[in-house]
Amino acid sequence: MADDGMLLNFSIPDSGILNKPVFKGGTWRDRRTAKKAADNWHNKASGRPGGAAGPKQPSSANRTELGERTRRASRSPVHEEPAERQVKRPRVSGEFRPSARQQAEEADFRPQSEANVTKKPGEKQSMSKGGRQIVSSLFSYNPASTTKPAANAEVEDDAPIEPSNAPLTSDLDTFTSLGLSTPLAAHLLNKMDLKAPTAIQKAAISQLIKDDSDAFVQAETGSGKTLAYLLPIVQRLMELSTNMKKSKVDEAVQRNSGLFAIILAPTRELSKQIATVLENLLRCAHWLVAGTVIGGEKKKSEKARLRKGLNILVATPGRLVDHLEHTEALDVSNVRWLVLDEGDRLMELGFEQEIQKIIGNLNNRMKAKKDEASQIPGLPNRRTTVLCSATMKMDVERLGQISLKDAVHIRPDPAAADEKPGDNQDGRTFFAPAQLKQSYAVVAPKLRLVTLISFLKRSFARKGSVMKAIVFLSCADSVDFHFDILTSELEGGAHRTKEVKEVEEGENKQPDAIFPKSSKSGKAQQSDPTKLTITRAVSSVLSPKTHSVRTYRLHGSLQQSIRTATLSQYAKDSEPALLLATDVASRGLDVPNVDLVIEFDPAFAREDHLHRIGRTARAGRDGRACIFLMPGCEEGYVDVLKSDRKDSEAGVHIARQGAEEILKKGLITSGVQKDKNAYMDKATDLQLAVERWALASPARLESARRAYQSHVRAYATHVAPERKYFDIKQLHLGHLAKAFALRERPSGMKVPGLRTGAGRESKAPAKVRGISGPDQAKSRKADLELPEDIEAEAAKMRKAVRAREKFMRHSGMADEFNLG
Ligand SMILES: Nc1ncnc2c1ncn2[C@@H]1O[C@H](COP(=O)(O)OP(=O)(O)OP(=O)(O)O)[C@@H](O)[C@H]1O
Repeated sequence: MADDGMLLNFSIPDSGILNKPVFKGGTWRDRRTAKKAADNWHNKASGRPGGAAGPKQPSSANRTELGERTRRASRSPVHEEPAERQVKRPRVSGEFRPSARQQAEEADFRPQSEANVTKKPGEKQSMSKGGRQIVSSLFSYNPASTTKPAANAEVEDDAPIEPSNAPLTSDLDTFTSLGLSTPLAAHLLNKMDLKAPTAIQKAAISQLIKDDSDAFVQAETGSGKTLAYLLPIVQRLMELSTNMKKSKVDEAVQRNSGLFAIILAPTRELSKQIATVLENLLRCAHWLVAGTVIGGEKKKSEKARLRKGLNILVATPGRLVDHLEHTEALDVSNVRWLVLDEGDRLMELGFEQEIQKIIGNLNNRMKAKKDEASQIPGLPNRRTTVLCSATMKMDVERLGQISLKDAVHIRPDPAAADEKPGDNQDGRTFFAPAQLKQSYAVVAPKLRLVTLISFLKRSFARKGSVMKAIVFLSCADSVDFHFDILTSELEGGAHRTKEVKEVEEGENKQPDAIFPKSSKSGKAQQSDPTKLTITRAVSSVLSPKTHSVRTYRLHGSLQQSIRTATLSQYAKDSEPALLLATDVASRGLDVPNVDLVIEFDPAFAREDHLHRIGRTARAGRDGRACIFLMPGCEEGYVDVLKSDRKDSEAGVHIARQGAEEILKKGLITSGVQKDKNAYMDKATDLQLAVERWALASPARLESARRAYQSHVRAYATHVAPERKYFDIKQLHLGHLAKAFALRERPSGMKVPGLRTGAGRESKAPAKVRGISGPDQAKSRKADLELPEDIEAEAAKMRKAVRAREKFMRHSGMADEFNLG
């Protein structure tokens, strides 16, 4: 993306040389309003009497807003276009080419000295001294898109697609036909509403029930992998119990009969989710007892639980190692099933060492007890290890080497089962569910925020069309910033003052907070994200008149208890609900009825993207996913989206949406509009409201800046093969700032907690200083205070992120990129 056309808010010189604009067209009332406003502004800028601020300059915020307001006030159905207003606009392209009328309007209300500047494409922006652009309009200077919608998009969109992760429909495919006992199958049907197995369940259950071989289970998101390994274990333990009864060793298996199975998961959330499914399952075998050791509670309570006895244990690797080393009561000599769930994530988070320790410990204890006569008839002689992963990358192969011996590869499609971990290094064995409808929205950086809001407004407009949606963002700061915007009253006027007051007093304004009380003040919350206590609030911006939409936030910097409660409330919410989240919510989480996933910030790697969109379209249900891409190199990512689907070679259709279309649908709600550009006014109003909101308090402004900087730094950490699509050097930093409600240029930002980098010598952006070529890129980095060698810095950051993730995971905290 080029840098020219970056219109930002520069300070007006003390000399106040601006000429007054001439107002023509419109009704006399329009002209009077516009003239009055411009006079006021002119007086303020030049320090003349009559300007309330005297010699003080108006803030850039007020100037910009005034310019916008004045411009809109001058609009009229019959608008004359005087000759002197025919200013040629450079680099206006794509869907937002302003009409001649809009160009004239913009020219009208720019200072005269600038309005007379004619700029041709490719030409440097020449500006007369003192005459400077003051308004960054949403709809001009946006980069051109390189993609086009497919010709028969709508027809293809409605074509029914056979779900790829649904329960099987043949009468022959029942749980009993796979070897599960009648009571267990009846429990699945009557209590858990599960009528038939999915393809991966069919393959895994029939294998694991009859055989003690190790297994590598691989299937797409939402295909029921959890039950695929839990059901055979429960079935085998029920059989053990029957054996014991028959041989009159004991009544049946009881909690103190021994620990037979351990399930390891990478995060506490996932462990809890697995434990909940297991609990439901064990309601038909109440003598079997399951429990968790996942941290987040006192070790003493976990020890007490282990002492009382458990038959199945769900654990995180770090905590289990701790108990293996320090809890005598934990006897693992009878463990005959070990499951490593989300294997790729376990490796990514650096749990290799812990897993090695666990396996070594299990082997030693089993060996030590081998010679003793088993008290449990039917207990297998060897331990079965099951590794579950959606992907088959190198690190999964490594985990396989550590944990598996002569493993059987179990896949839903028996033809693909011959592939071995590592056979396909580019991860192309991992696909999105076939029924998931995917689209991409091409949105210029300046329009990102208003387009996101419009998209969500439209999605939640009719109650029931979307019940649950998830928006993925790149970092925790950005989640907090967007949460605050969506849960605030945006319009100016009466409540604006109230809002400011509340924030300044440290009160949090959300009307419907679920975790409202903490001794910490709102100010403390603002500066320390781990102190945040409010994670749910009604979104006044998104709620239509008929119903309310609740917004939730989730990221790794929140306290564990708050994360758990937030997730559980979101999952249970029976009203329309939106979750703003980082990648902490991307893996394995199973929230019912998620209809829509929006990747507002694209994932850092294709696998993460597939896990994110896999939160919808689960177990055969419908789902939609949309990714926001910026015009230019990001649009190349569409090829990656196409490869998400198994049938991609058949030319699968991925729908394209333009920002214009989204804005129209989301912002123009009442019937036919005479003015086809009415959506532009609405979008501008919305943008101004957001900017006003941010300017109303220093805390908000700081949060916007922090979000902006964290976002840009996160952008630098896309994986190497995908950096051609997400190239930080192509990022238009000035335009992007607008999507964070910032009116000021990025340079000189001081954000507490963030390192400052090189070059702060010049205050004017590169283009204005007449710098181009490599120097321009250099200068742009300096504008943002980014380091000179962004590539090296990005590599360093990626390494640090991994180390940080590992550290955070071990201490039970964040597990995603949380900058700042
Ligand atoms: N046989 C079945 N019939 C209907 N629904 C099922 C069946 N098995 C599992 N489900 C449901 O499918 C959903 C997804 O299951 P699960 O979380 O185990 O998927 P997964 O393959 O582990 O997904 P991910 O890779 O995203 O973790 C759950 O809500 C579960 O209740």
